[in-house]
Amino acid sequence: MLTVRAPATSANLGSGFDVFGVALGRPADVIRVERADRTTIDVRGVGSEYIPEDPEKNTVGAVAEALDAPAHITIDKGVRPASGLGSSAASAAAAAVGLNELYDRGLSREELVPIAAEGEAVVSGTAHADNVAPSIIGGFTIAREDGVTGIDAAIPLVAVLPEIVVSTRDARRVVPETATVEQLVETVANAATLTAGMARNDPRLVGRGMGDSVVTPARAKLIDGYNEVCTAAMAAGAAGVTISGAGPTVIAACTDHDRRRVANAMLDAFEDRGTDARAYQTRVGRGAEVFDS
Ligand SMILES: Nc1ncnc2c1ncn2[C@@H]1O[C@H](COP(=O)(O)OP(=O)(O)O)[C@@H](O)[C@H]1O
Ligand SMILES: N[C@@H](CCOP(=O)(O)O)C(=O)O
Repeated sequence: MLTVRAPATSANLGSGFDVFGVALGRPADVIRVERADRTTIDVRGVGSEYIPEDPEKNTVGAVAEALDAPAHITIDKGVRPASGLGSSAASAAAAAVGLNELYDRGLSREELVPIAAEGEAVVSGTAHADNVAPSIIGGFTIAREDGVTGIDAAIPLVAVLPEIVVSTRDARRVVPETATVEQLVETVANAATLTAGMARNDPRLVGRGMGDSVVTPARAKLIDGYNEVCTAAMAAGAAGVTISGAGPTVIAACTDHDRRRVANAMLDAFEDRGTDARAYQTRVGRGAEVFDS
């Protein structure tokens, strides 16, 4: 039997829709995998009542199928589902890493990314890899159809999860189908700035590169109080702020010095709208870790 911890992730980071992602220091899912003749799944922990145990509907079932690695899989959810923190991806990433080892499949972490992305297709309709890549590899990742590039970084972050549910599938339906050339130019400038910021471990550059005038404004309408929370975060010293994944989590990049103040300002802004929320004061962190059990 093996135990695997796979972290929550924040995808997109504004300018990198369906491409950029970061592993977060916390929260995380922990799964246990044990060889079996057929795959069975037990789910417990945060939001487990909303997560199917049917292998055809759970992301880990799709991963077990793709690796031809039937197992009894116990999922202890630390990442709330429909959070914008890569909840479904954390389980899929943990399963890919754990089952690869349990069955000695010998695949590299990079090779496991498209396999874990099959799990994402089960829940959101597309096999987007921007959450599973950082959850497996760690750090900041750039996920392309032809592979993943990773950069080690340790940027301080605040992720604030309000008591609102946004399903990734629904939030993908509001993504605009077209963009202007001006928006394209701005997106390239922001994405390049953010990537340089990750390479230099510079929160100010990362924050500047989080701007996005295409996907984020369309999705902001699904998060009551989004604009007020962003304004509060910036006033408290954040370098940049955007929607985490498909939402409703709002994520800010900042310095270590400003992190607590930014978190409190964002929580207060949600509270002013009558919305309970919790803040994770964290940073870009490690990928999935395996423990013998
Ligand atoms: N192992 C899993 N962990 C979390 N959610 C899962 C899992 N397997 C299937 N789901 C389903 O995926 C949906 C949540 O995924 P998604 O909307 O992408 O949220 P998130 O942004 O947190 O990843 C829920 O409908 C949930 O039932
Ligand atoms: N690129 C995807 C990321 C979804 O992330 P999640 O954490 O909300 O599952 C998208 O923006 O649709």
